[in-house]
Amino acid sequence: MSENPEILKIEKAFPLEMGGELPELEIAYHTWGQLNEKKDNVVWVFHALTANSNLADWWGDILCDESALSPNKYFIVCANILGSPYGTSSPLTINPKTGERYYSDFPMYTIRDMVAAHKILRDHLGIEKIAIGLGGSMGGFQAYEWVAQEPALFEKLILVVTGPRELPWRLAVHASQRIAIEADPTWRDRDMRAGEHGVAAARAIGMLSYRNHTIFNQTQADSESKTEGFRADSYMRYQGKKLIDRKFQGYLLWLMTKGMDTHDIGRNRGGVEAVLKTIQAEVLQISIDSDLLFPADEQQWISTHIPNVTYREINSLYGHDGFLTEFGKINKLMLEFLR
Ligand SMILES: CC(=O)SCCNC(=O)CCNC(=O)[C@H](O)C(C)(C)COP(=O)(O)OP(=O)(O)OC[C@H]1O[C@@H](n2cnc3c(N)ncnc32)[C@H](O)[C@@H]1OP(=O)(O)O
Ligand SMILES: N[C@@H](CCO)C(=O)O
Repeated sequence: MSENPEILKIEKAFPLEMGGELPELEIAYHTWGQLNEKKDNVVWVFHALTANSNLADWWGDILCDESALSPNKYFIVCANILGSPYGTSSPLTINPKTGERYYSDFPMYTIRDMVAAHKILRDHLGIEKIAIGLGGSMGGFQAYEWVAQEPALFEKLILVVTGPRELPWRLAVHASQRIAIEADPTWRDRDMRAGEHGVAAARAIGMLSYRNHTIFNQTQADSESKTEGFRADSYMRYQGKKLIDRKFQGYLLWLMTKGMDTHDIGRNRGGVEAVLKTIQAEVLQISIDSDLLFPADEQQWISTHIPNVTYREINSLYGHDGFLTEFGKINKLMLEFLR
């Protein structure tokens, strides 16, 4: 990370939806811009699976003057998610009860627990209303969950290739990733590199759902006929190495996929459709034509259940990862939406 996050430390027990508890909670976060007097210029950005609270690392253009959400105008908040290795409490955090890292003692958490942590940060920052919530992929899960709990909190929501609940295809991707991690006998070991072979395989499985045929033809084609040493092979292996180097330890990634599986804003609330209808925010919903993980037909179905929604589709060769690589196109839609 290029710039250290602020750390909010809550020295009391943080109860978790599935019955566990953390004796204390740390929340890593970044802010940009100034909260105005009326406190009506808050933008809350929710990051996805492997990003962090520093937008400059993964959506840097959002901080530019040309951005629809420039910090010249808005007070931007981004918090690292619970369970991630980038500063918020996770399996890599020191357990105050033992003086050692939690590792596989870290309890099961859900998207609802991530939102509970966001609410603590919201209160700490003195925020009452959020002008714009923005999230792609798992970032959008947090936005959907928060608006399900507080339908009037956001004035506007920008939801990019995401959804109100997990569906069988994504559950299958996560299950496959866990099968890969569990096949590494070290995955629950108490050290930083536990399960690294499993993590490498799990990242490769993930990449198959984040990208597609077209982008691999474009970026990973070999310039000559070969029998081994294919570019696509070394690319997939390198992606696994990168994730391991970013401290995505075996148990940590395994648990993160479990947390994502629980995402369902309709659970114990009368179902997804009923909850979507309660959203009071004006919503911009963006889909990507080549996304295999959150396909456009699912995105269209969701939009038919949100009362005040603008549905837009962008074109990208990148598939699901287009939400990270196509900021220019997303920014254009955001500018139109906010005009
Ligand atoms: C501190 C942080 O890292 S914060 C996290 C920031 N990232 C995120 O939030 C999301 C995770 N990142 C991603 O999903 C991707 O990086 C994206 C979508 C943002 C960008 O995708 P891409 O432009 O395809 O870049 P991607 O990282 O997948 O691959 C490029 C890397 O693969 C390498 N590479 C490309 N082809 C090959 C190949 N055939 N063999 C081996 N390596 C290859 C490149 O040299 C480059 O290496 P580098 O990252 O060390 O510079
Ligand atoms: N490339 C994304 C995929 C999940 O949205 C990530 O690594 O976070």
